[in-house]
Amino acid sequence: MSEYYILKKYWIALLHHKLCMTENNENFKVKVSTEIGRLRKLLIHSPDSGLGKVVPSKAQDWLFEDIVHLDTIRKDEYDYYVKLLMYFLDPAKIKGKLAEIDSDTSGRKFFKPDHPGFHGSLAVIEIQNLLSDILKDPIIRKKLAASVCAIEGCTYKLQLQLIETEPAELAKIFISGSMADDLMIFAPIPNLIFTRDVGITINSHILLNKPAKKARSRETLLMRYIFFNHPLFAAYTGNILEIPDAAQHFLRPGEEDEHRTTLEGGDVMMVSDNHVLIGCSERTSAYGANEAIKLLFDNNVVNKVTVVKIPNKRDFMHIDTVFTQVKRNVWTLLRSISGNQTSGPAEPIYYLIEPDHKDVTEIIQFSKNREKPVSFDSIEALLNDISKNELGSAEETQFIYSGNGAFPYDAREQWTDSCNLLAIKEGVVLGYDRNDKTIEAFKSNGFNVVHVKDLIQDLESGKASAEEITDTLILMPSAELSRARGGFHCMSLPLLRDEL
Ligand SMILES: NC(=O)NCCC[C@H](N)C(=O)O
Repeated sequence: MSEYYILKKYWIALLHHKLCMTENNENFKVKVSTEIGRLRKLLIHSPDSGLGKVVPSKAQDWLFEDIVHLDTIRKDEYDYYVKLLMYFLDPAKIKGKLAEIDSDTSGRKFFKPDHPGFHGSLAVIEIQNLLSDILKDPIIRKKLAASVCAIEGCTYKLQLQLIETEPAELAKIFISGSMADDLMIFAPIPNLIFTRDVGITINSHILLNKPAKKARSRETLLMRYIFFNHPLFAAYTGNILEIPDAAQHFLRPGEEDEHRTTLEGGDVMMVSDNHVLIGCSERTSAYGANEAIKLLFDNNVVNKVTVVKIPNKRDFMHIDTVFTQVKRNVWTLLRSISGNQTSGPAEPIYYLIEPDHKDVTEIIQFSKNREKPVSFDSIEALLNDISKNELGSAEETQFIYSGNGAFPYDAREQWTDSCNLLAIKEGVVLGYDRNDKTIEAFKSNGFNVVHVKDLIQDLESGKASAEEITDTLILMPSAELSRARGGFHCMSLPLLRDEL
């Protein structure tokens, strides 16, 4: 066959493939305008073999606090997250099948993205499969292999070998960093489980991140290709927002972090349909926030953006590590970053030394139609304003503090993500089972507390239902997951939530 015919055959097949996928996904909707409306669709990534390759000498560079035990993090921890999400978002996949899914003979196939028995939910969507889908297109495979090899410094021969690799296998390699025979060809990207950080849905737009840490740059590249090329997002390609580097950035001498334009998803919160919070933190620079605000205003995505500047520390890498929303009038947060200087008499030292500017929380609100920004004295004041004036709460705003607001439990439990909760519906949140004092604080604020293992049994038996459950903190096993330094807010990229 002549080259012309081979090429023609290939294009027809490709077009057909694209059309089939697009037709199936015509009704796929992307819309998030709240942090707490009933969750309907999200992107996740289950711990892949790359997590089992983190070595102690690299753990810090790869942004893990420790090495993790792969089997435990999967079977005893993350799988419960997937099961719980299924009961709430895609019950037909799990209800009545739990015993089979959990049986020893099933070999966890329900949870393995590359297994024919994988759940394949279009509500609880696994990133690895989206990646494998787009890699079926030979042009994308070629481009992405070249890009990955460029950022990872691979040889040209390896690049050619990757291009020839079967798509599902290649997706695994791009994520885990290792070939099928276990040979490591580049570093893993163990932080891909924290899908929140790679992109954020803001109304019907998707804001892509610009990571501060090199360890997270391959994640960004893969997500960029997925959002721009996967047929699921075909109707939204015009709504993808990318943060450019400011021209001055290239001209500045040195490599100071504060002049970089960086933004990670954990620093972005969609609190009401017209209002986004952006954190300035260890990961999101003031320049990153500046570019994001311009994009959001210029594209008429929202009219209001509040920048919450928190201390630049590893402990508080994103704003969602220090506060998240539970109900329209309930928030959980770390008291020490509140910024509130008026809650009690300040000690003399407060007047004797200048506070270190980097340790001060500042809150600055920008409105599209207002020339000058306004500021808030404390995080509580801002959150109260959102609860009352934007979400229409008639009740008093409640703040549930990490560690019940008591030193040293506040800091200890914030470190293990007491403030990083994921609302699966208003008032029903997922958090780690290890944060005892915070759990007590939830109880004393009128919340039920239930362990995920018990809840799953009740959801399966019909004793509990996703529709009826209210005001509940669901405790998730956390011994291994918390070593990766993120909670369930970080482990979720919501694509669709009901409006409040
Ligand atoms: N939104 C979040 O706070 N994500 C947690 C990211 C944890 C990850 N090990 C990191 O350091 O980037």
